[in-house]
Amino acid sequence: MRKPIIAGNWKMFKTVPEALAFAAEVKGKAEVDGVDSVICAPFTNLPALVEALKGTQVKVGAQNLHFEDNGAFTGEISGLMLKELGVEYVIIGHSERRAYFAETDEIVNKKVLAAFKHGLTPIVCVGEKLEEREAGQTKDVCRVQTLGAFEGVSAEQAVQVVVAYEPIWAIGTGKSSTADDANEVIGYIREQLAGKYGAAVADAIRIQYGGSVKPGNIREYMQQSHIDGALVGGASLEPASYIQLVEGAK
Ligand SMILES: O=C[C@H](O)COP(=O)(O)O
Repeated sequence: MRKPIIAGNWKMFKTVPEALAFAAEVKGKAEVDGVDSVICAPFTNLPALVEALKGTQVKVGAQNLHFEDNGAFTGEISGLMLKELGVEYVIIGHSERRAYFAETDEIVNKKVLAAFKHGLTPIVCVGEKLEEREAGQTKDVCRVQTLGAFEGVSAEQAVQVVVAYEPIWAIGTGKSSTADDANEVIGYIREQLAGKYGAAVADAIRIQYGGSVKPGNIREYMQQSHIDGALVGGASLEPASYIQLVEGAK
């Protein structure tokens, strides 16, 4: 039985006081037994959020890391630095990073390995663009991105990875993939992982759906056989909405 996981991706939103106000609101509320709850915040918020959420079931994640531990990489943050702060999760390969910061499957893979090196749980994003969906390439794109990300990842590590299937055309657009469609693609991703690691490992890997998930549609996704939670952008920014998402994942 896979434990559902709701991860909020705040993207480039919230100052430190705003993050702290959010933490105060969700404490004791976005904490549902049997559901993992994670807030992936901008780097500047991480120390304050780790402190504010200490002892709660709401964990803190980053939205990116560099694959090296240190070096002349102006503006970058390493897994070593995140771990030092008490961060537990890190989003890797979000489509916005692939599109605006030229992240390739190879870079995504190096980042996944770097996350493991520092004991961080990677949330690995895969998903197709609208034109790829229209050209019937959804599964091919997801297969290549998924297997690329898991290159050199052991079976023991693989079961800890969280995969987030996010069709790019559904992100922030209000156009969500139907639950059936998302389940079919996620089932296919699981099949690819089964081909690499065997069914028992693939069955243990949590795969989220992401793309215009809200309190009003979370239950629909959670009812699907392969969907184990959601990576949520816009609807994770308001405490009340985030709390409902975590409750809806039960
Ligand atoms: O990481 C989250 C996704 O990009 C989804 O964003 P959204 O929920 O605003 O569509």
